Amino acid sequence: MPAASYSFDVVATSAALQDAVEKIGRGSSPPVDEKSVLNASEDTSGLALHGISLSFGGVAALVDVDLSVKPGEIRAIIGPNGAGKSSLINVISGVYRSDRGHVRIGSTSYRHVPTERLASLGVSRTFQNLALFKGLSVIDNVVAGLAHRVRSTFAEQVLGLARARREEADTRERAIRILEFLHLDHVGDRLAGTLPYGLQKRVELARALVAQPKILLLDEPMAGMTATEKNDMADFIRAARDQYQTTVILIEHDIGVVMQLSDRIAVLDYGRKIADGTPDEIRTDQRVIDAYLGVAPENEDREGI
Ligand SMILES: Nc1ncnc2c1ncn2[C@@H]1O[C@H](COP(=O)(O)OP(=O)(O)OP(=O)(O)O)[C@@H](O)[C@H]1O
Repeated sequence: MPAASYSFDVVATSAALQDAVEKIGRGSSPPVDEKSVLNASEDTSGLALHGISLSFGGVAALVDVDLSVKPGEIRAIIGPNGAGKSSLINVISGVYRSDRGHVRIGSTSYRHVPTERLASLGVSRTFQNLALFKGLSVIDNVVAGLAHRVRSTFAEQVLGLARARREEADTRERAIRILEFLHLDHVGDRLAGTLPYGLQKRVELARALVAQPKILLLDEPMAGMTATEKNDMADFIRAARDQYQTTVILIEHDIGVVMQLSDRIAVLDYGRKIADGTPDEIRTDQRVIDAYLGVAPENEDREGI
């Protein structure tokens, strides 16, 4: 198991990986807009959303959503298609700028979370559709998850100078340990794009986890998986939380898995949070049952989950 005291540095080892590093970005701390320090009385751990609203033209994707996430908690966000789940993750990760409200990460509150600084804020994420570099090896994909830690210059890397060599060795070792942790070590040298889908999803988890984030955002980590793969993934997510004390926020459509995996569940419907509680509370909540059964207002048809 990886030790908890890594320092994270990376050196690009191939032209393709260099390209990957450029795509992911190096977090050079651009200007942060509307950053504010919280009142001393406010909780400064975990993550919280306050009054988040977001619309696209006339479509209200999120309406006045509050959410608190405790450190080390596995927090699921569920709801029917179009309920606003991905929008919420995208607001937390700075992909979308909310119209109103703010996001608190640790002790700092943002009107718009600075995407470029996500890694340094200790936030990693995976995407609904696989976002791997399919032409890179599995291990290079995982190494790319540490791109923001690069210290050596490109010249140092090309010339193979001592600092660059140390960084490369250090980074590879961390990636190998994460691969072992997620039982992916046997495919480390394979091209990511050649792996079965379920394993590719796990590689994405490895890339997000290698930086040992404080907050891990998982957008449908089990989509398209078989029942066995889902159970495996649930076990790995739980193990990652236990091993690294990571706070996990996930969107998942498989309610059975969500009920078993989550500490608390928030339910969205038409952009509004309609319920929030433990799996047992959510299971018996009439508004949730109605939303899942497709009891839509104004005779609107909608696909259930
Ligand atoms: N970039 C966008 N441009 C326009 N409308 C958008 C955009 N992103 C989301 N929406 C709209 O916002 C609403 C919420 O979408 P969102 O993808 O957040 O829901 P979801 O709960 O994640 O759905 P699903 O389970 O189908 O992925 C939908 O009506 C959707 O069409």
